[in-house]
Amino acid sequence: MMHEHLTSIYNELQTKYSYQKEYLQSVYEFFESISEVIEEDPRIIETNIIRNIVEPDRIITFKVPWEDDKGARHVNTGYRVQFNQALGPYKGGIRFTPKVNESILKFLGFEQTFKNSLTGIPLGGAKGGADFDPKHKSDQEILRFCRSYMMELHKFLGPNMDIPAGDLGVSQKTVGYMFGMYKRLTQRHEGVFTGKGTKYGGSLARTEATGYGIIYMVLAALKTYFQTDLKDKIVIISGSGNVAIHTGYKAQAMGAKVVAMSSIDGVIHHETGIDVSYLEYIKDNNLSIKDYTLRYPSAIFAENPKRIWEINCDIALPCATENELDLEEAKKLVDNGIMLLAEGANMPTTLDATHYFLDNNILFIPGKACNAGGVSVSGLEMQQNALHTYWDFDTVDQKLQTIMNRIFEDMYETARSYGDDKNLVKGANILSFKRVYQAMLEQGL
Ligand SMILES: NC(=O)C1=CN([C@@H]2O[C@H](COP(=O)(O)OP(=O)(O)OC[C@H]3O[C@@H](n4cnc5c(N)ncnc54)[C@H](OP(=O)(O)O)[C@@H]3O)[C@@H](O)[C@H]2O)C=CC1
Ligand SMILES: O=C(O)CCC(=O)C(=O)O
Repeated sequence: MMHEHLTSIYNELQTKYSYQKEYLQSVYEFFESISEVIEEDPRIIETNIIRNIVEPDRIITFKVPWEDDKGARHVNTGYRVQFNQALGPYKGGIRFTPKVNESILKFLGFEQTFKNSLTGIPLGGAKGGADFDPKHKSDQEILRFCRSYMMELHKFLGPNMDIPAGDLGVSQKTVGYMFGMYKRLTQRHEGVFTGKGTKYGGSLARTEATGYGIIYMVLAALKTYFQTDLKDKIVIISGSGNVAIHTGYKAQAMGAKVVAMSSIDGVIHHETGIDVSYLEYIKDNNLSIKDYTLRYPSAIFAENPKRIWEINCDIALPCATENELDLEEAKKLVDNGIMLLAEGANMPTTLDATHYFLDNNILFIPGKACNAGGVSVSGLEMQQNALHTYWDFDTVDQKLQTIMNRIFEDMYETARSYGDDKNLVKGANILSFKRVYQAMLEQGL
């Protein structure tokens, strides 16, 4: 049962932001976990700190005019949601997709605040983006868009203020365009973006970090709960972007058989094992995932990406986008005997699907812990930039493994200490909530 203090705050948010579906969903999921903490500390109600925590510090909105290759003028909406600064400077990715709106960026900024606190690196939480679709745009169009976006956003960034990175639709190349414009506008080369190219300040292993981190955490969970590893496990991974591709590579390196991956265009089911490098080639060359079957005729293509959840597997890794896996699909996965689901994307599982997994005793690793490897290596990139140095790939990878194992241990111990050692959603939410609210109270925020 949700604590009445939380219910009352949630009702207020629901009235005020009734149209912000994703934001309300992320707050509700969080509130479901933290009722017990409220009874432990009278300051929580006295200071009304939770009402404070669910509201972003500020939302910056601006227009982004740009010109396409034919000279036609367009205007998109740009955003940066600076959510919470209690633990460090604002930190979080930038997303370019037509679906971007305030609700999506508020949910992502909220998640990011708690995710970043789990890393143990002093980072606040933020998220930004624009309702711009980089697909089928030329390089020059993307460059012009990034310049216009930065024209406004640069005023609000700084290595000790707000440090963006990439996210959906924003690759290392796009980060480079934004960072380049930041330098032209400010005359400063400083660690103000992460996920930069490695020739001009980017960290080795940042590209791989989110995917590798997911697998490090899955390995820690398999060891703790099932005394096993990934060898010969059947794995499905939704998406075929940055996160999915590197999750796929690492899963295979650890002995798993990845039998399906997807994109907006559909699903590839390849029973003998997906050729991840070929999928990466398809992505890099803007081809359709369907083309995979031209090289591998024994693979099956299905047009609806949701068909991936019908495929038999031991482990499911949703690594594409929010709410991509709903209750009906959760039922199929459970009926097919899944043992573990780990969220690679941010909130890929709907609330009722998450409940279904937990109620059916399926080990469920929440995204804010599982995909924290990306922002962790972003934190390591900031450290390298501040020291004006580079670390080699293995050094960064080793630090990433240490961070992911520590996040898992802390989350597991928290869940255990609250009497529910299999509920990692509760473990992650309680642990991260405590870190953020206590820091806010100590600073009088
Ligand atoms: N990049 C990072 O470091 C981090 C990313 N994340 C999260 O991980 C997720 C993926 O991000 P990232 O890999 O960087 O993004 P990318 O843009 O690199 O890739 C996204 C992939 O998801 C696919 N996709 C999008 N919507 C759907 C859908 N409805 N069904 C199936 N596939 C879909 C895209 O297909 P198509 O190619 O057809 O568009 C693409 O293959 C996001 O939720 C992001 O917020 C979380 C932590 C860090
Ligand atoms: O590396 C970062 O700053 C943020 C990565 C990100 O957007 C995320 O964790 O969802």
